[in-house]
Amino acid sequence: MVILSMPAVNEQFSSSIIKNCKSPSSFFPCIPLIDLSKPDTKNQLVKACEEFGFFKVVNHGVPMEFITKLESEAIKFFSSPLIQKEKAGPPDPFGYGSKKIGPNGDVGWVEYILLSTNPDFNYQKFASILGVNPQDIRDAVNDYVSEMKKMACEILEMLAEGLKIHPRNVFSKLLMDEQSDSLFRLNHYPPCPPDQEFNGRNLIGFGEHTDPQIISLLRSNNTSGLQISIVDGHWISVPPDQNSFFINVGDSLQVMTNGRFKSVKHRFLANSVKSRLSMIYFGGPPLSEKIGPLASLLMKGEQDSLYKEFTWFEYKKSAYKSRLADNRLVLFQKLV
Ligand SMILES: C=C1C[C@]23C[C@@]1(O)CC[C@H]2[C@@]12CC[C@H](O)[C@@](C)(C(=O)O1)[C@H]2[C@@H]3C(=O)O
Ligand SMILES: O=C(O)CCC(=O)C(=O)O
Ligand SMILES: [Fe+2]
Repeated sequence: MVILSMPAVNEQFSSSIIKNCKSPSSFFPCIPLIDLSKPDTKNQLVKACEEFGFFKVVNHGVPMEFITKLESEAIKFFSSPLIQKEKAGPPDPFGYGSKKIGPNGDVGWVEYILLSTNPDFNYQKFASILGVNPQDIRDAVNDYVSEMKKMACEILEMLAEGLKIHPRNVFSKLLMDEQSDSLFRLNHYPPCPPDQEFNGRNLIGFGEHTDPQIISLLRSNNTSGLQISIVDGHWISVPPDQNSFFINVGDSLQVMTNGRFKSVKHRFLANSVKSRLSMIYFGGPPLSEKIGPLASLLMKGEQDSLYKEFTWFEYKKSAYKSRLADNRLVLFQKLV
């Protein structure tokens, strides 16, 4: 296996956002926290998407039983023999993958299942390896994904209101569309060999990248290692919290808001002690959807637009030709 390592993260920040942050702990500076049970969080949400492109959500209302059911099905799956798991691979793009991420040579200390959330997506491929009753994991994924879609739409509608855009479903309708090209991913990071972690260097579980879609909703067990970068070269560790969700803005939402919201760079560093299981819903538009800055967010019309218009199909095609760490949006930026 190819082992990648990175210098230990030294959390020294130069950004004014981070310096001004009144965090009790300088090691975990100020990840914005949103309480979804509070009536009016739209302005906080907008601020979090502008400054970080990332926030933590509590009081989300997702039934714990859906989370634990899926978690236990996923653990069952990842605990099965490799030869059995490999029957569900390779991910082309859907299925089981191990160590290889995407089609262009990226690797990480991770195994995963990548699924489409499209209702007609064929789970047949996995059925043979999903144990005595493949229906169990399928049902668990479906229940969980419908909760994620609901939460993602709720957040996107509050964001539209916070931005004073009409109608309020301008973003959420893309996820609600029957043809929405949304994905679901289960990532399992086994503890890495201890000799790969020594000397203050960490093994890359999932290398730095931005998510191409509109919005991503992540839930993990209590294993640390997730980091975000809002200033190039500086990483903020995100303390894990199995009872909360971590939300990030994707490239498409950055474009639709003409750069007002930031598609946040993130990565996961593995450790030798504890395995991590993460579940991520990536809310994406239909393939034919035109993505471009919303007219109501442009001051002087077209000339303000930072991006060329593209369809989600075009963006995806280009993304799948890129390496994980590439800036996929530069190809779609207008020259100034
Ligand atoms: C290296 C790659 C993996 C990825 C497709 C890509 O060519 C570039 C984007 C990657 C990413 C990041 C977010 C999601 O995990 C993902 C499923 C996605 O939509 O874009 C992955 C892709 C993947 O693992 O196939
Ligand atoms: O597994 C994680 O914690 C992060 C993975 C991720 O960012 C992704 O799958 O896009
Ligand atoms: Fe990601």
